[in-house]
Amino acid sequence: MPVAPVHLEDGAVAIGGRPVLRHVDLRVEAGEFVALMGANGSGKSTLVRALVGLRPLTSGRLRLFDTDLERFHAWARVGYVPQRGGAASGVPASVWEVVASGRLTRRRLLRPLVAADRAAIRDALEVVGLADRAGDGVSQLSGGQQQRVLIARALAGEPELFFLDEPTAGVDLANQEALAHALAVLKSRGATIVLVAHELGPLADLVDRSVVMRHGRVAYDGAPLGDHASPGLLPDGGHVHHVDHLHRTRHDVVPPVAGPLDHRHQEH
Ligand SMILES: Nc1ncnc2c1ncn2[C@@H]1O[C@H](COP(=O)(O)OP(=O)(O)OP(=O)(O)O)[C@@H](O)[C@H]1O
Repeated sequence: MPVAPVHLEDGAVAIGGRPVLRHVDLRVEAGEFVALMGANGSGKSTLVRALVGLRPLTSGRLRLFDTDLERFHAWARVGYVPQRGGAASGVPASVWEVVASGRLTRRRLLRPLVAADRAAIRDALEVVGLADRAGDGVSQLSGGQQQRVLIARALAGEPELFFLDEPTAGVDLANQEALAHALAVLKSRGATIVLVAHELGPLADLVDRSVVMRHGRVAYDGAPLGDHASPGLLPDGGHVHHVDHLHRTRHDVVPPVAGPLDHRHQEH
């Protein structure tokens, strides 16, 4: 079987003694675009933090690129854009500087930028459509544009595996479309993408597979789910767990189409 960029088996996380994730199995294949969905507090961000090694597992086994987390050091292969918390605001850096900082994982300490670094930074800015804003201060940009800067920073490291936590939250449609374009470019380059989203909007077309979290467990793992499909439907071919627990709330989703997923996995 080809190497899976992400393979979590029976993962559990407890925070302050309270179980937040339980019995989570998630295998993401190379080149897949997975949408991680679910209501507020269902555990999406905690799962992503666990997958990038920022939140320790209380039990279970996590492998990245076939290497157990404790022995995994190839972090340059992994990009992570955390949930936006206004981190960019008030930072007196220029757009170019922020994006260049994302190149650090690829450079040896204190070595000057070489042409390849500069090309990667320029490329990342172009992919997110901000090449013309390189010299501007980050704080001069709108929230959605700042989000794109953070994505460009991760892109500059040329990650093979990319985690984005709610990049579309509170972002206007034009910025969502720019983001969809950036991720389409990344996907066409063969990257594996795990994206947390309440609503997919323009990103929906990119999604190969949806995983829905509920109360710290995987409630659904299968064919892509749309934002606005009618309730009560679930694809026949998806790997469905605890379907009867899927309550439809504002953030929950149902699929527009039914269809088996297995053929998709075999393509990889
Ligand atoms: N640092 C923390 N300290 C205490 N509890 C936490 C912490 N981080 C997460 N939790 C709890 O873990 C549960 C899952 O939170 P998490 O942020 O992973 O959910 P989420 O699905 O990403 O939600 P949201 O969509 O609101 O970001 C919640 O009950 C949350 O209160």
